[in-house]
Amino acid sequence: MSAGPVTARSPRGGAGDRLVRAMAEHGPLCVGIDPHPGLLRDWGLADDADGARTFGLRVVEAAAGAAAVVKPQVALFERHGAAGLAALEQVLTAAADAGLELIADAKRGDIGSTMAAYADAWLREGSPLAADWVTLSPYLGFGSLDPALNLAAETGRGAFVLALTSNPEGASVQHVGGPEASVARGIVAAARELNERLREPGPEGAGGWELAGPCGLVIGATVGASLSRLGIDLADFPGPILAPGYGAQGATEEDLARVFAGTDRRLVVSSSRAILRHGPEVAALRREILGTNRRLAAGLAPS
Ligand SMILES: O=c1ccn([C@@H]2O[C@H](COP(=O)(O)O)[C@@H](O)[C@H]2O)c(=O)[nH]1
Repeated sequence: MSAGPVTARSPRGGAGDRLVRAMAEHGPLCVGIDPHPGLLRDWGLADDADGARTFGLRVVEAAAGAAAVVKPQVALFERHGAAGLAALEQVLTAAADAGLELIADAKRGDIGSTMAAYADAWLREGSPLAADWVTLSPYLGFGSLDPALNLAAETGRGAFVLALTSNPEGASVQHVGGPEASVARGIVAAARELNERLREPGPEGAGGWELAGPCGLVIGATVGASLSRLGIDLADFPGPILAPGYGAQGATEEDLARVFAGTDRRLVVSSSRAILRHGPEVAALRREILGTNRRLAAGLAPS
């Protein structure tokens, strides 16, 4: 397991570059795989691990070739215990086989030694739960994430670090410090510094990136004017930005265009329930995914 400051390099190339290229081909939508109890019921599925597996596999089938990215919400598989995690493994494998970029929304964060074990689970080559990206919580200190960020860089994977989340309660922690020195601003600065450090290939020519670094940010599409109030400029952030909050949480294409102006091809727009309520038919889900990608492309096009 990797430890210490992030220096590792992967011969596999950069996760950020792969993600940006996949979105250039298919659009910015990241389809959430959130098997909520109510959705399972609406889809005629049991609220158990089998139901979550069938649900996840249908979303993968609908997204294959229609979207660049899927994001399984780990908690909604975890709630079914060991069988739920086995279901998640099958969904992850199916998504990888379908050529989809995969973000495991696990929001892990702990002291460094435990963080190394989380990294091993979500980012190690050959791990049953390995994804292309994992979401991480930096609220034990950005440096506590080093084992995961190191393993990501070593294996050509990436991490999205929570900076300004889409829920209203997030501000009570993330805005602390005010316009000059907010917690969120510190996280954005640390992620920026890491991506800059990893920009050039290592001494043996491995690693490096061109379009986006491997350390992304989670910034809610619902944050309104918070970015400018906190002096955070994402236009030149050198990594991908995962934006939840579009759709079911109320953010619109206009909000996305306003909040994320200048982020261009690095913006990953996450939507779960607003897409998933169109199930259970794969064809209907696919139509909604394609339609959402079209609306996003039109709404985010530079004017
Ligand atoms: O700040 C955050 C971080 C993560 N999420 C997750 O994204 C989806 C959103 O689901 P919707 O149905 O599109 O609202 C969900 O898995 C959250 O856990 C977030 O919403 N906000």
